[in-house]
Order: sequence, then C-alpha cells, then structure tokens
Amino acid sequence: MTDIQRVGVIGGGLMGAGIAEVNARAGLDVIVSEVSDDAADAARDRIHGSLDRGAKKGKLSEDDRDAAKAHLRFTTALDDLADRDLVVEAVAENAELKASIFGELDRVVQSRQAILASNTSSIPIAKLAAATDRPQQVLGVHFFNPVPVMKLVELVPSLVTSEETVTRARTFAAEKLGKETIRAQDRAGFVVNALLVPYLLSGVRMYESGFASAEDIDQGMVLGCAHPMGPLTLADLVGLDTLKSIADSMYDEYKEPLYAAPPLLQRMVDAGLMGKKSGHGFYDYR
Ligand SMILES: C[C@H](O)CC(=O)SCCNC(=O)CCNC(=O)[C@H](O)C(C)(C)COP(=O)(O)OP(=O)(O)OC[C@H]1O[C@@H](n2cnc3c(N)ncnc32)[C@H](O)[C@@H]1OP(=O)(O)O
Ligand SMILES: NC(=O)c1ccc[n+]([C@@H]2O[C@H](COP(=O)([O-])OP(=O)(O)OC[C@H]3O[C@@H](n4cnc5c(N)ncnc54)[C@H](O)[C@@H]3O)[C@@H](O)[C@H]2O)c1
Repeated sequence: MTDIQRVGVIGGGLMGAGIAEVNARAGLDVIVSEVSDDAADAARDRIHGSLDRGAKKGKLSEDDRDAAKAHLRFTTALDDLADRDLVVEAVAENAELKASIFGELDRVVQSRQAILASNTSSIPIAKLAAATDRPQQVLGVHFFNPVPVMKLVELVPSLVTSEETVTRARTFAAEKLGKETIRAQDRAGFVVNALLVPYLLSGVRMYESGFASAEDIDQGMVLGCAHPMGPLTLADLVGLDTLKSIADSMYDEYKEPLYAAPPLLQRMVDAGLMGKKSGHGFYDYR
C-alpha cells in the first residue's frame, strides 16, 4: 500500500504534463507548478487536450476524464506545494535551475516524510539532493515520453537516498501508476539514456555528414530493426534542446566523444528548431 496521496509536479511541459496526467488519472490530488500564468494555462491545455483525446478514443470514460480534470490544480506559487507527499520536478534539463528548485522545495514542503523526486534525464541526483537538508528523501524518478504510453520508470537513488524512499517510490509507481520500474545507479544517463543518447547522436551525425537522408535513416531503423520510430523522429519527439542538454551533461560526466553533441544539434537549437514541440526539427510538423 502506498501512503502517497498529494502530488506536486514542477513544470508542465512535455514531461510534467504527462506525469501530472497519469497521476490525476490514478485518482491522486495533483498540483502543477509553472513559471507564469501563460505557462500554467498552456500546461492545463496540454493535459486537458490529452485527456479529451483519450476519452474520444474510448481509452477512458467521460466520467473518468472529468474526474481526472477535477484532480488537477495549477499554480505559479511553489509555496502551494507545502502539503505534498511527493513532488516530481520536471523543469528543463539544467543542473543549476534544478538545484535551486530543490533548495526551495526543502523550505516549502512541510512533511519530513515527503519524497522529493526529479525527472531528470541525466543530471546526477546527488547534486540535487545536496541542495536540501533531507538528501535521504531525494531520488530520481525518470518517466519516459510519452508518459501515458511508456510503461517504464527508472528509479535512481543517490549514495545517500534511504532504502525506505526507494521502496515507497517503487510501490507508488507500480501500484498507483501501473508502471514497471528498474533501478539505476546515480551516473549521468542512468540505464536507458546511457544506451539511447549515443544512438540518437549517431543518427544526427550520420545525417549531418550527408551519408543518408533523414527519411532513409529513420526508415532503416523502423523497417530494419522494428523500432517504433527512427532516431531523428525520436530526437524530434524528445526535443532537440533537451537532447543537447542531456548530451552535454553526459559528456561532462564521461568526457567521451560518444556523448559529444554534434555541431548540427547546437545549430538547430540556436535556430529555434526544437523538434516536434516547436513545430520544426529534423521534420516539419506545422
Ligand atoms: C530522453 C528521456 O530522458 C527518456 C525518454 O523518454 S526517451 C523516449 C522514449 N520514447 C520512445 O522511445 C518512444 C518511441 N515511439 C513510440 O513508442 C511510438 O512511436 C509512439 C507511442 C510515440 C507513437 O506511436 P505510433 O504508433 O507512432 O502513433 P499513434 O498510433 O498515434 O500512437 C500509438 C498509441 O499511443 C497513443 N499515444 C501516442 N502519443 C500519446 C500521448 N502523447 N499521450 C497519450 N497517448 C499517446 C496513441 O493514442 C495510440 O494509442 P492506441 O494504439 O490505443 O490508439
Ligand atoms: N522530453 C523528453 O523526452 C524527456 C523524457 C524523460 C525525461 N525528460 C526530462 O524531463 C525534464 C523536462 O523535460 P521536458 O521535455 O518536459 O521539457 P519542456 O521544455 O517541455 O518543459 C519544461 C517546463 O518547465 C517549466 N519551468 C521552467 N522553469 C520552471 C520553474 N522554475 N518552475 C516551474 N516550471 C518551470 C517551463 O515553463 C516548461 O513548461 C527534463 O529534465 C528532461 O531531461 C525529458
């Protein structure tokens, strides 16, 4: 049994919206914290839109959709997360930003039993835990995109996360959210991104070198290896800014060329080509 009922999600972008949605659908009381009223409205639209699409497709009843919407609140004040049992931070992949949020959470969240989790893809959990006075309550809870579809959650304890925190997070993810969990050590990229990110970067390098077209690279992996989507489509889905930040923090940790972001990735981010979320990346979604 899980004792977690009140959940906070910080950041209602691609991942935060998905995390909030699956928690609300599980009947939990969810507050999403964003940077501005406009960003909070965008988060609400994203989550409500996804719930509406789910109901239209018959994946949940209209009553369940309405119940999920009623479980969601939106705020721009982190202080509103004071009574949460679990907070999942899902802001941009930036170590300084995340550490400052964990420092704030330590001040705001009242229950000393509360779990402070990060959805980071690659930033060491120990760095975030060190920004708090309760590092034993801090761990990585890494969801996958799109959150309502992907079954996996990676649990990432730091060297000082308590076993009780890991067990409570595992029980919550399994029993409440219906996710499968794996456990990874606190090394940049954990299990999945340590394998996936070099592959995605290789796809970008192959395209950058002119070796093959984007379509042929993607078709190669879809039809040749039965991947659901090719590396460039998947990079667009993840977000090219996010992929670049993940590659940078993994390169920072390992100093291996395998993790070095190709120049084209940086140029695309500089040009505002962030992938599907901005309407344009390796493909045009407009
Ligand atoms: C970088 C990070 O740190 C870690 C990561 O997250 S890495 C990214 C991991 N994710 C992946 O690898 C995703 C790989 N791609 C896929 O699994 C699939 O292509 C996909 C699920 C995204 C889309 O599937 P596809 O068959 O191409 O499209 P589509 O038919 O529209 O969707 C399949 C099902 O997923 C559902 N779906 C797709 N996107 C969804 C979303 N955002 N929310 C809810 N449901 C969604 C659809 O409704 C559909 O359900 P149905 O079969 O019951 O009707
Ligand atoms: N995109 C993916 O496929 C994916 C998958 C797994 C994990 N992640 C990780 O999840 C995190 C979020 O990624 P994303 O793709 O959702 O990014 P995103 O850019 O879509 O969303 C980030 C959101 O955080 C908000 N934000 C920024 N600063 C904030 C603050 N101080 N308080 C509240 N909200 C704030 C932004 O307004 C934005 O809506 C990153 O750590 C990323 O590495 C991403």
